Amino acid sequence: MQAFRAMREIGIPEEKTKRVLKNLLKLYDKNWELIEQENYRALADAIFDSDDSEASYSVAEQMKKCDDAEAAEKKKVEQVERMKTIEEETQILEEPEKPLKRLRLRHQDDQASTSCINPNTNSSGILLKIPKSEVNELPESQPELQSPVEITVTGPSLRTDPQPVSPLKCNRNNGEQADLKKHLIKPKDEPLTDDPLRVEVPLALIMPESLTNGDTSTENNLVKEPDPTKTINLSNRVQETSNETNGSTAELDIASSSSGEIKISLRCKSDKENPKFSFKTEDSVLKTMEDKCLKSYKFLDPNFSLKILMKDMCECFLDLGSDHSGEPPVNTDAIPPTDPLKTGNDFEKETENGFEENNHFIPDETIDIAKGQESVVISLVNEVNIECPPSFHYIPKNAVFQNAYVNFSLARIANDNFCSTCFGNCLTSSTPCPCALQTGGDFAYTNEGTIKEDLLDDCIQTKRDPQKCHLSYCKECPLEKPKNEGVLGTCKGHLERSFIKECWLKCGCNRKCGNRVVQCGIRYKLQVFMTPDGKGWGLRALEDLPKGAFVCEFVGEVLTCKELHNRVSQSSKKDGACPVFLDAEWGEESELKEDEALCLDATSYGNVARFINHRCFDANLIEIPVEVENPDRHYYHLAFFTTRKVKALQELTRDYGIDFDDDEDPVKAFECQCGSPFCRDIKGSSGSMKRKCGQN
Ligand SMILES: C[S@@+](CC[C@H](N)C(=O)[O-])C[C@H]1O[C@@H](n2cnc3c(N)ncnc32)[C@H](O)[C@@H]1O
Repeated sequence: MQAFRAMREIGIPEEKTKRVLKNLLKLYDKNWELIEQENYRALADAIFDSDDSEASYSVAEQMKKCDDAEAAEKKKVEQVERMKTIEEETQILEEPEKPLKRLRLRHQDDQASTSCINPNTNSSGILLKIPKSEVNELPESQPELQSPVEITVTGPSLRTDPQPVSPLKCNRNNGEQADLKKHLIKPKDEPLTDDPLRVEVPLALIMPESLTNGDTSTENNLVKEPDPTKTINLSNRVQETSNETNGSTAELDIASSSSGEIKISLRCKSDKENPKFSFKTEDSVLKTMEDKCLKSYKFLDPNFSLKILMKDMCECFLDLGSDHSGEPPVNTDAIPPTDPLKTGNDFEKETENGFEENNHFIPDETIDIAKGQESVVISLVNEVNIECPPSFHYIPKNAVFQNAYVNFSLARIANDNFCSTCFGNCLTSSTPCPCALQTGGDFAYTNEGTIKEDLLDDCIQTKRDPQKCHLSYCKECPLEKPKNEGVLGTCKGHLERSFIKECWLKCGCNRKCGNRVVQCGIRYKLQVFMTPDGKGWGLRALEDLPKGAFVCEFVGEVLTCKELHNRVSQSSKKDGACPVFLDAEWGEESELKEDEALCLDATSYGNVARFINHRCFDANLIEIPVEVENPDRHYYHLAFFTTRKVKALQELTRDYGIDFDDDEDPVKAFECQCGSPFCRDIKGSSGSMKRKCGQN
C-alpha cells in the first residue's frame, strides 16, 4: 500500500503502479527492500521506463519483421523522434511528473559524455535498462584479468568521404545534447568495402600513457582540451567503476585514420597477480558479456549482441567524424607510432629473444588481405608508421599472364607418375607408391605435414653452399639473352634442386592424403606487418612453427623471361615484389623454348609470399620446387618451408639469392638490411656494420 501511496504522490495512477510492481517483484525476486529504497525510486524508474521500453520494444519487434528498405527508413524516423524526446527530457530541468527519471538520465549523461558513448544504448539505438543496484556489478567480470587484453572492433572505412575523420570530441559543456543525440541515432549505412588494400592510411594509433594518467577530468565535469597531436582517448564508465572496486582498469580507446577507418579497442588489466589466469577467445568473452547483459541488466532483446553494440559505437564515431562543423580534425600524421599493447621496439625484442608463450598477441582479424581466399585469415598491421600496404590483387594460385606454356592436361601425366591403385592416405601404405619415387622412394612429408628432416637439410645445404653442390649451366640462358639484346651471355649457373612430387587428380588417394600439402594451401595464421628496421612490409606467423612446416607458396603471374624483361624495362618502379625464376631444370634442357623459360612475378597479382623479405644465408624459410600438376618441370610450384623452428611473431625471411655485386642481377638489388651476420651486401647498412666490426 505504501508503494501505491508513494507513486500516487508523484502522480502515477494505481493501475500503472500495479502492473509494473508485479513485474518488478519478479525481477527483484520479491526483494521489497530493494524496491523500497529511496522512497520507491526503483519502482518509479521502472514505471517511467516501461513507457519507453514498450515503445522501444515495438520498434525492435517491428524491425525484426521488416527487411525491406521502407521499414528500415521508418525505424530511423522513429529513432530520431525518440531521440528528440530524450533530448527534450534532458533539457527540461523541472518536470513534475518524471522527477526520478530525469535524475537518472542526467546521471547517464555524466557517464556517456565522458566516453561519448551511451552505454545504455543497444544496437538499434534503443535505451537499455540497467537497474541501479546492479551497475556496480560490472567490474566483477574483470578482476582476474591480469595482463592487457584487447578486444577491438574496426569500423567500416569511408570510401565516399575522403575527408579526414575528426576525433570524437567529448565536451560536457558544449554541445552535450547534440552529442548525445548523435550517439543514439543509428547513422546511415556507410558504403562498405572488403578491400583492405585500398585502405589509404592505416589506423592511427593510440597513446596509452594518456589513458592511464587519470586525466579524464570527470570529477569536476570538465574535459581537458584535447591535444590535437594525439588520438582521442576515452575512458568510459567501466574504467571508473572498475578502478573503484578492484584495482583493475578497463580502457576504451578510439582511433581513426584519415581514410575514415576507425578502431575501437577495450583494454582490461588488473594489478592482481593471478598465475592461473588464462586467455579465453574473444567469442567466449563476448558471449559471457551478452549473457550478463541479458541476465543482470535485463536487456529486452534476447538477440542482443555486444559486437553489434560495439560496431554501433564505430558508426557513432564515423557519424560524428563526418560532421565537420565543430572541432578541427586531429592531425593523424603527427601521431607517433604506438600500439596499445606493444611498441615496434617491443616487437624487435620479442623477435630477438623469442616470444614468451603466455604473451599472446591479438591481431586485428577484421583485415584479411587474402579476402577470404585462403583457409586462414591473413591479417595486416602497421605499428611502425602510417605507410599503406602496396596495391595488388591477391590471388591464391598462380595465373598465366599471356605467353607462358603451362599445360595441365591429364594425358601428359604418364602411368608411372601417379598412384592409381592407392586409396586413403598414401603415407600409411606399407610400400611407397610411384609418387614417392621422386624423393628416393620415401615420401617427402611426415604424418604431421612437415617436410622430412633429411630432405630438408639436403635442400638447405644445396641452397647455402651452391659451389659444392651441382650447378647446371644452360647453353642459351634465358636470363642472359634479353640482357644482351640477343647476344648470348654466359650462364651463371642454376641450382639443381630436389623436387617434391605430390599426389594429384589421377591418384587414387583422397584429398586428405598426407602427400598433398602444398596444394592444400596455407594453414598457419600469417600476418603482414610493417618491419621496424626499414625493410618495408614483412611477413610473420602468429603461431609457433615447427621445423619443416609449409608456410606458403610463391604465387604470382606466370611470365616468360622475355615478358618479365619487357615488363621490368618499361616499369618506372625500381623494385617490385622481386620475381622468382622457375629455373630448376634449365641447365638440363638441350633447348629451352622461349615459352618454357618461366618466372613468377607477384608485383600486381600475388599472394602473401610477396611480402617475404630477404635475409642473406641463414633465412628461416627455404623454397623447394613442388610438382603437382605438371610433369615437365618447366612449370612447378615454389613452396616455402621453415628451415628451423620459428617462434610466433618472428619475421619470416628467405634468401633471394641476390648477387649484390652484380648490378645486372635480375632481382633488383637494394641496400640489404637483413641483419644476418653472413650478409653478402657489404655496401648495405648491415654490411657496413660488419666491416666496422671487422667481420667478413
Ligand atoms: C618481395 S618485396 C618484400 C616486401 C616488401 N618489403 C614490401 O614492403 O612490399 C622485396 C622488397 O623488399 C625490400 N627488402 C626485402 N628484403 C630486404 C632487406 N633484407 N633489406 C632491405 N630491404 C629489403 C626491398 O625493397 C625489396 O625490393
